[in-house]
Amino acid sequence: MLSPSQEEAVCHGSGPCLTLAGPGSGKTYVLTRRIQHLITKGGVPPEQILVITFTKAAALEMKERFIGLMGQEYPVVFGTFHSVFYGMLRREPGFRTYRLLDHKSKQAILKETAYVVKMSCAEDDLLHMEQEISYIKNTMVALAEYASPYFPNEKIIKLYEHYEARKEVYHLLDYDDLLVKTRELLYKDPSFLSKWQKRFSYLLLDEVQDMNALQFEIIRLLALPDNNLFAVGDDDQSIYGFRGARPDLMFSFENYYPGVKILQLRDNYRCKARILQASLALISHNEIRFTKEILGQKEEKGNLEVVSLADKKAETAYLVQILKQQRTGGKNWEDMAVLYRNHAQIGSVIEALQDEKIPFYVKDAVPNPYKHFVMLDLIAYLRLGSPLLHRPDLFRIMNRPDRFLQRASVTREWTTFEAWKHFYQDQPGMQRTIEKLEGDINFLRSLSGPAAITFICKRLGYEAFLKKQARDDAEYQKWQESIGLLKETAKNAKTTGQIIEQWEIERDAIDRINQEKSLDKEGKVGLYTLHGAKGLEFDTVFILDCNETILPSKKADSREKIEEERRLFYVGMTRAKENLYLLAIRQEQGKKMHPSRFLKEIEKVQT
Ligand SMILES: Nc1ncnc2c1ncn2[C@@H]1O[C@H](COP(=O)(O)OP(=O)(O)OP(=O)(O)O)[C@@H](O)[C@H]1O
Repeated sequence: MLSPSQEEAVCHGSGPCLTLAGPGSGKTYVLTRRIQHLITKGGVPPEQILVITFTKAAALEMKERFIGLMGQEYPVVFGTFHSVFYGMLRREPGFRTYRLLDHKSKQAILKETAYVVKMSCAEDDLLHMEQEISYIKNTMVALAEYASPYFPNEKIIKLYEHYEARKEVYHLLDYDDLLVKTRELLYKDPSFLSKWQKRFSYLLLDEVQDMNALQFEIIRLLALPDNNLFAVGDDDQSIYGFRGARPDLMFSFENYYPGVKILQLRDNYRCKARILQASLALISHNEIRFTKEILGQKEEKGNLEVVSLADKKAETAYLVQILKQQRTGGKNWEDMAVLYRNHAQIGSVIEALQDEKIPFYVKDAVPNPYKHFVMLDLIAYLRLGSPLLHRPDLFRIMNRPDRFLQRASVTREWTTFEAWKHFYQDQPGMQRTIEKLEGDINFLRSLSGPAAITFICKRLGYEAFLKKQARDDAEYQKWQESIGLLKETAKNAKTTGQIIEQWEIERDAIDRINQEKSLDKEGKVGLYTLHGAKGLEFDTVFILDCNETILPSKKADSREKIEEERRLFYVGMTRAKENLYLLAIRQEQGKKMHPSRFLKEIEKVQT
């Protein structure tokens, strides 16, 4: 049954309304019932109702809950900003010839552009370029005022301009362009504006705390002239600051809409008492927030455990033990979830779950560490042990470290050292370079396991090459982890061929997990990043590695960023209904690990 404040939100008439509410207070619940109310009591034609969520999964979930409530489908539009605006643009003749870039093609264009403006295209650089271009678009910051955290400003601006021009030539749009172009068109074309204003007479917006400036501007235009805008959000759950989310926009609603109705939902229906108290104790340490009263509706205490474990191995063993205990105690696998800060943390968990035959579901694709460029370079060296040399392997390693060899010198797909030397018949210096490599590769062939990898790194100068390429020590250390992982994988290999076999097994295992990721999550333990767990709830939740440098992340180097990390932790904690396990480790790869400051902040509630 709706609480009185939920009832007020659901039955709000026309005009703008902002509902502020804590976790588990029924925001999603209210949204679906408001749609029902608009159709059945307000007489609003369903096709005129637009519901915007932040992820495809949330849109689907909301639609399913709504159909469940109504017992049949209605033509209400549920979608993300991107999908809704893409639908609007596609109907415009000027945009029919444009194609939407998928991630791979976008990276290819970025690489081409980076080459033109003479910027490095290492994997991490490309990632930062993508993030920065997206940030510029979504925040609408003027290029001249943009300060890049990773690149010289003039470089990133040049890259941005070339990238945009190149896309225009090929008639391509990236995801952010869907918003940029929609905004442009709404301003430029009055008939486009009025067509969509009439089409969507009621706008409902979920998770408004994660909206950025560009999204808000488009929504304000679309909502005119009646401003039937109903938004729900929680500033404490704002976790997309790095993408330009502006939780403060929620609180400027009154400036844009004087007299807007502002409602609060105070009751938490999800978490048992100790879990809720600890979550509230945690979030009270944030200074940039609106204080709000949150009242638990569940009287049972629930179970909150903070567990310190020796290392990752002990953490994984503990996790498996509790999962099994809970299952024996009557929980279904899908009632439990394992949350983590980043994918690198779950390799050992995945292995253990596979070994123990515990079914699991991974929401996001796991980056495959066995396809990291360092790993691929090392494997390419190892493959040269065969009599015939394969061109892609040679291309990978010929100038890592720099040997001043030209790509054109490898004239065939499969070649030999002899044929390669022949290309340089008039250049004895280059012939000697190839001879030296040949000698080294022959010696490499006689080595086994980790020794072969050490040989490539030390004797062939690959490590020195990495050191020169790395932007800083942290990046070099990260690349070193890849070398460490391959050595670990190779530890029982007797020949270079066996190292390659072992590497293929590990690489394919992660690829398989990624292929399965879209499958049904019924009957499976959920593995989610903390970002990916937003909006979900489970009986039992584990948060892995509650340690300094992970949670909060080592990248959080300002008070604002620490506050965002704390909000992320808060989102994670408040996913739990009955049992919450916060696991911390004491050491990793011989390095001492300190418990997260967030654990200290909830200490009083635990005891
Ligand atoms: N009035 C109510 N009475 C009983 N249960 C309720 C009520 N309102 C919501 N709930 C239940 O509380 C839980 C949380 O609701 P919901 O998922 O809608 O919260 P939310 O505010 O969207 O949460 P979050 O922001 O943390 O994702 C759900 O299981 C929902 O069914």
